[in-house]
Amino acid sequence: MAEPFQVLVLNNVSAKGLARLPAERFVAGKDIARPDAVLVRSADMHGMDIPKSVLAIGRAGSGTNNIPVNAMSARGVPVFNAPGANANAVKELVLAGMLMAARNIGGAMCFVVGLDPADPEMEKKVEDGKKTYAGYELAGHTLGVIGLGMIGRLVADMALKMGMNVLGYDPEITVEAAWSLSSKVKKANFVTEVLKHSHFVSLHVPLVEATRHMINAESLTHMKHGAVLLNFSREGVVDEAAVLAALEARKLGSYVCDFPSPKVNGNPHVVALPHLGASTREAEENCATMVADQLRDYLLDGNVVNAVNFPNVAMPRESKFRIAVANANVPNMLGQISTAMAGAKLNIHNMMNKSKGDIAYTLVDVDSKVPKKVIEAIAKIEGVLAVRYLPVEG
Ligand SMILES: NC(=O)c1ccc[n+]([C@@H]2O[C@H](COP(=O)([O-])OP(=O)(O)OC[C@H]3O[C@@H](n4cnc5c(N)ncnc54)[C@H](O)[C@@H]3O)[C@@H](O)[C@H]2O)c1
Ligand SMILES: O=C(O)CC[C@@H](O)C(=O)O
Repeated sequence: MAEPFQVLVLNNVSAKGLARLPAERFVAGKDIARPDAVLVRSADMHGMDIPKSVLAIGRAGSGTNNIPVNAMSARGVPVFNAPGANANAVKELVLAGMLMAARNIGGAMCFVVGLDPADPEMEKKVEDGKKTYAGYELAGHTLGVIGLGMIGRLVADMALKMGMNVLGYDPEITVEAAWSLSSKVKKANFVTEVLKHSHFVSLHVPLVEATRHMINAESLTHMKHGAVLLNFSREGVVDEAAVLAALEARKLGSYVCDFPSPKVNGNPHVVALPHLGASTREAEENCATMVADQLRDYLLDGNVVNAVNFPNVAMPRESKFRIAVANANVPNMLGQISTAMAGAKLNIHNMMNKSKGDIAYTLVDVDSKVPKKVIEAIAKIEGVLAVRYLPVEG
């Protein structure tokens, strides 16, 4: 039996997910010296010295901005995530955030906590004090959703069900997302169009260079007076200094976010939660299960599903002898790889090759045992980033 794969777990990952890695083939834990794979939630891996032994990274969640994806691509290492697995959890917290802002729930709760239970005037103080916290209803108001991916589209749908009008913006919307979106969601062509017409604006984009500070001093000028900005995406998607200035000027009514920071904490118009969006039992189990399944299938069989930097390539085993190759997406790679196999008289039984951006990935099932020298020859081809031989034992 081959040595078990070593999986370094950087955050608390649901035990239900870890159980998807069978003990006879995997060892998973926090103290792994020479990991074959890393399982991570929000730990920042940018400063980490990721050992050369790492074959794959699994993000038990959606955003991968905490992982050096480009550096991993250059090493032929797929970075898996769990699309949609925590979307419902975030959607529900966005609803709570909108209600907290519209009904002044945070301030009202603090007011009640501050009352003296022994005070005979308490009931009167409650009735006198409550007018300070009177709010408004969501129904009839407009929610602008920026980013209509797994979370954004659930948020849009939920808002329609709450009787709100919804305006959506996503220049890169997938065909699948567009099909799943209600025709009642109005399409905006620019971010500013969303900002101008919405009482609530909810951000659901990944943090990439194009979205960094997409809400800034200029864009905030387009927002409706007293509007509510919700950020359950990432801190860097908004320019916090500009948001604070807009709150100070009372242009912006409230900022509801999942990212406390020295700048926003303590501001009376900010509701900051401790990155709680995906922290439900269900979402944690869904994310961990999905990504552990993907890691297992990659490590054992080379199959790739839901990697942010690799194409989906999954092939049922039709032979005991499989080769997996990740290479630069340039001409004549497949020709060179198959020549190396033909040189050892290997007969290709089944094969699948796909590309995504700069990376191509190939699975080849051959009819007989693969000599070590073939794998070494493939590894030496210029442009090959990683090659693995995956025989089924026994
Ligand atoms: N607070 C939390 O705990 C939590 C949980 C899950 C996800 N998130 C964050 O939310 C983000 C979105 O998650 P998701 O699962 O919906 O991801 P997703 O990939 O399904 O959706 C992202 C959407 O944003 C769109 N987009 C990209 N650039 C855009 C731009 N410039 N303008 C408008 N739209 C743009 C994409 O086309 C895509 O449809 C994640 O990347 C992560 O940062 C936070
Ligand atoms: O793991 C978490 O709790 C947060 C996950 C979230 O930020 C995500 O991008 O999926």
